[in-house]
Amino acid sequence: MYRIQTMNKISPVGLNRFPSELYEVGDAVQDPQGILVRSAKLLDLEFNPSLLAIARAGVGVNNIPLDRCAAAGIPVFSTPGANANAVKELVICAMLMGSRDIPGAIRWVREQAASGVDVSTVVEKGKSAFIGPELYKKTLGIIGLGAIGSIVANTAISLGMDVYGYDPFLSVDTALRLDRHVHVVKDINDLYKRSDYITMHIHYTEKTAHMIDADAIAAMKRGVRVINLARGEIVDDEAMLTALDTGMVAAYITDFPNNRLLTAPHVIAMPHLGASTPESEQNCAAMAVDTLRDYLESGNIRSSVNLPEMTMDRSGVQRLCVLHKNVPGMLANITSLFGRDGVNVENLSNKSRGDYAYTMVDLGSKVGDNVIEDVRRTANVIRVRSLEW
Ligand SMILES: NC(=O)c1ccc[n+]([C@@H]2O[C@H](COP(=O)([O-])OP(=O)(O)OC[C@H]3O[C@@H](n4cnc5c(N)ncnc54)[C@H](O)[C@@H]3O)[C@@H](O)[C@H]2O)c1
Ligand SMILES: O=C(O)[C@H](O)COP(=O)(O)O
Repeated sequence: MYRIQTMNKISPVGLNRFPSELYEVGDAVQDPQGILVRSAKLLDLEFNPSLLAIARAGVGVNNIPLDRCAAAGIPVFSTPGANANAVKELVICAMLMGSRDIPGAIRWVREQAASGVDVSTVVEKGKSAFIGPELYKKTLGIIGLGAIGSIVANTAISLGMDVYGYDPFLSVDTALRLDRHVHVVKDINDLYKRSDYITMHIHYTEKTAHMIDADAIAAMKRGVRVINLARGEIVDDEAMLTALDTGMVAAYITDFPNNRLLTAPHVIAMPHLGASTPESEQNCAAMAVDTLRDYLESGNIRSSVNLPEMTMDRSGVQRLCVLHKNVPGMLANITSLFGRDGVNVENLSNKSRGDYAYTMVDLGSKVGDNVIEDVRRTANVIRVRSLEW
């Protein structure tokens, strides 16, 4: 039985993909081999020795200690693209809310009724306070043209917006998916100076922390509306509050509220709702469970954010999965141990990513436990697993 601990509420559509005869799943499971998580913070998690993998049902992985996991031979999986449509729809909503202060307008109507006024008698006079621009023919700047940014771009084009995108690491696949009317710029300042709306769709890392700071805001068009459904830490809150105060930024619509931000009137804050649709939760859960199972049962690494990707069809009778440091000679060191035992290698794959590498070896006959122990003791080997079929 594999033990899987859930650290957040995970859609049953995903959880039902664990066969009950093979998996024990729940939030109280002890010493898990697999962890399923959404945004729960695992940065200080002490790994129990049996922990083999962590699957993030979602895409932001700043809540997981990726380097520490890699060093311990624990792949971390995410679910690329699985919640992109949910976020895209909320970005469109955010632009509309920020343009016409829809939350303020709704609040005002309720306040009238609550104060005893007959609402129907005041709406026509009161509505002028909520006039705001249309999206049509306005310019949208998108920072990050990945799974979310690219579909926000295409949707904004279909709404009649002029779209500028910035992504220094744009993949060929994404570039091909982009509407040909999207202007991809090499200098982010080209986007800043033109955009009436700016939305960011990048991961939060050391490099993107406070990317939207006072200098970035100073390069923007006065009255810009900024949308942040990526991560709060990408924006320097103090710089944003100053810009809201001076009118440099007309509205800041964020999925990452804090009490300081909520002191400003032109902040529209949501409780991290980007991926909170049944469709997205189901997609993410299903993908996370599938990748976790594939690793636990077959050793395949798919959608990993910290270790090399590798899948291999099953062959032979036994598979050794060896996570090791990315240093010369490892393959020879490992395979020589099988030859010594007279075991034939049916298939083999080796890939590296940064400081780490992964070798999967399918064997024609079973090797003795002493050989597996020798592999485990080989210098620079981090973790060895043996799977049999
Ligand atoms: N609010 C929510 O509920 C919610 C939901 C999903 C994702 N997110 C956030 O959105 C982020 C992006 O998700 P995604 O699925 O689009 O990821 P993705 O990996 O598909 O896209 C990220 C893109 O950012 C680009 N990029 C990296 N550094 C950049 C930089 N300095 N400037 C411009 N572009 C840069 C990458 O090349 C990539 O194309 C996630 O990391 C997460 O933090 C939030
Ligand atoms: O990074 C993500 O995938 C989103 O922020 C969604 O997070 P959640 O799964 O906690 O809603």
